[in-house]
Amino acid sequence: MYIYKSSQIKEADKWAEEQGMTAFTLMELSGVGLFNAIKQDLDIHKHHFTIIAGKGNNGGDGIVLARYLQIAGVRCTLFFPLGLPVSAASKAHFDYYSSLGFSVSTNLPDQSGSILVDSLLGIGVKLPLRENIQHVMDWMNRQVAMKVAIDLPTGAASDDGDCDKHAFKADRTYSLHGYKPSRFLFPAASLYGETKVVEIGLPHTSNWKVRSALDVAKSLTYSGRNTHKGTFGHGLLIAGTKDMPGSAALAASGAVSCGAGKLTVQTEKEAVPIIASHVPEAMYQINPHIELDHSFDAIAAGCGRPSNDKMETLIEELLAQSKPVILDAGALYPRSYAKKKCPIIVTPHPGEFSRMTGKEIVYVQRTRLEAASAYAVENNVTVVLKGEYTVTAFADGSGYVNVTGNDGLSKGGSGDVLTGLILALVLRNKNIKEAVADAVYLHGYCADKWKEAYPAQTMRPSYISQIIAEAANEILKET
Ligand SMILES: NC(=O)C1=CN([C@@H]2O[C@H](COP(=O)(O)OP(=O)(O)OC[C@H]3O[C@@H](n4cnc5c(N)ncnc54)[C@H](O)[C@@H]3O)[C@@H](O)[C@H]2O)[C@H](O)CC1
Ligand SMILES: [K+]
Repeated sequence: MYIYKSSQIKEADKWAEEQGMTAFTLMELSGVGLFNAIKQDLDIHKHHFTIIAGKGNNGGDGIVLARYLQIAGVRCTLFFPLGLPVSAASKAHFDYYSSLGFSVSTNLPDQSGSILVDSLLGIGVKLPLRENIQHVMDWMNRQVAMKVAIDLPTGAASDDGDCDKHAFKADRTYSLHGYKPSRFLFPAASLYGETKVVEIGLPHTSNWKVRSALDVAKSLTYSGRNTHKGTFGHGLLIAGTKDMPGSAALAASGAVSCGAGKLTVQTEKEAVPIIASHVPEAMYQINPHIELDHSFDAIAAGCGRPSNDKMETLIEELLAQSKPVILDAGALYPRSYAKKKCPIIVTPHPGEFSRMTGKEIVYVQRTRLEAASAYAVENNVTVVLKGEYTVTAFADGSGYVNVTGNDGLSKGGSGDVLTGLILALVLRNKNIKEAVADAVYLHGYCADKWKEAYPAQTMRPSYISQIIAEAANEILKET
């Protein structure tokens, strides 16, 4: 499923219009798409729909939906509390609706029918909401009804996580043509409820997508014949100290459980027996340097490591060699990647990303897609910005939003395991973009498997590696 900013939707509409697909027709397709999606999800004849429409095109979608409901014999009333439509396409649909003898009102009813549809504002919203809309939203939020938003909940921004405090709190949202970025950005994301995308017949042009099980299955099925441990790559993990051996153990377990052919852990001497007791598959290296002619196929660095001069020296050596490098935790610091010779993947949480970019955490969180993408393009790296709806942004401007995972992952050590998973999949898959996005998906999916059976807070990062096998099976079954 694709993700579109408001400017991209406007461009798509403009392009369609130039090809002869009028705004009136697109509105018709939106309305009929909404009707079919709602009919599939709900027993519409058991309900009474109250549709609250605005003066723009989002309101127009509500008018078309109302017409299809009326024609199907479903109880439906249409209200324009802000006044009658002003946009040309909406006006034309309003006239057609009225010509069929269906009535409308400009006053709000005493109470809503069992389904309340928010068709007030869509991607044309400018925050904050005007006072007259705030009153309407307060009335809508007070109603006892199933609350359905068209395109996006009124009062949520489209492209960032901003929202008005009177915004509509939807139980479900039907987004047209694609998700809007705010679906994945807080606080706006919490207004959407369950969200479905309604296709309206426009071709897809966005290079931002939600990663799906279908995409990930490809990575999981690759095996081959006549293979040996070298086939699936030799990874180097630079992680852990004598005080923090656990991070290295978690990352190393993640890597070997996810298919790394061979793994060497570069760590402090005292940490070796502790890590080895958890990961007997790994080999160890104490010398804290990387030779230019090393034999590793990919390198991950930083888990359980402080960011200090020793780390910076190592990173300089890493940037001079040519194999893919994954930088996490102690390896994440503001630096230029301009002179690098290798593919780089950085995996910051919002605090680390704020440290790397000098941007406030609040800003980073509200603009995660944009902020990660800008950094990825500027520095020619892949960014995995962790958190709910992890964002993976690539140097070519494309990216993925991840929808697996839950609060069970909000624990020290989860990120270390993710680094191990990314290392393993980068070793196995020549396509680094796929490898990184799949590791993020799988990591979250394991947590979701745990939460299906047990309370999320009982999840431990170390369990992820144990769940991978079952999670991989489930993903393959889903596709
Ligand atoms: N390709 C598609 O996905 C299509 C989607 N459609 C729908 O069209 C809307 C966008 O329509 P637009 O007319 O551009 O904007 P809105 O309906 O969101 O509203 C604009 C309207 O609202 C006023 N306004 C904005 N902010 C505020 C505010 N804070 N307070 C008060 N009033 C405000 C603004 O001045 C305008 O008058 C999209 O979301 C879909 O639902 C098309 O139907 C088909 C193609
Ligand atoms: K809306």
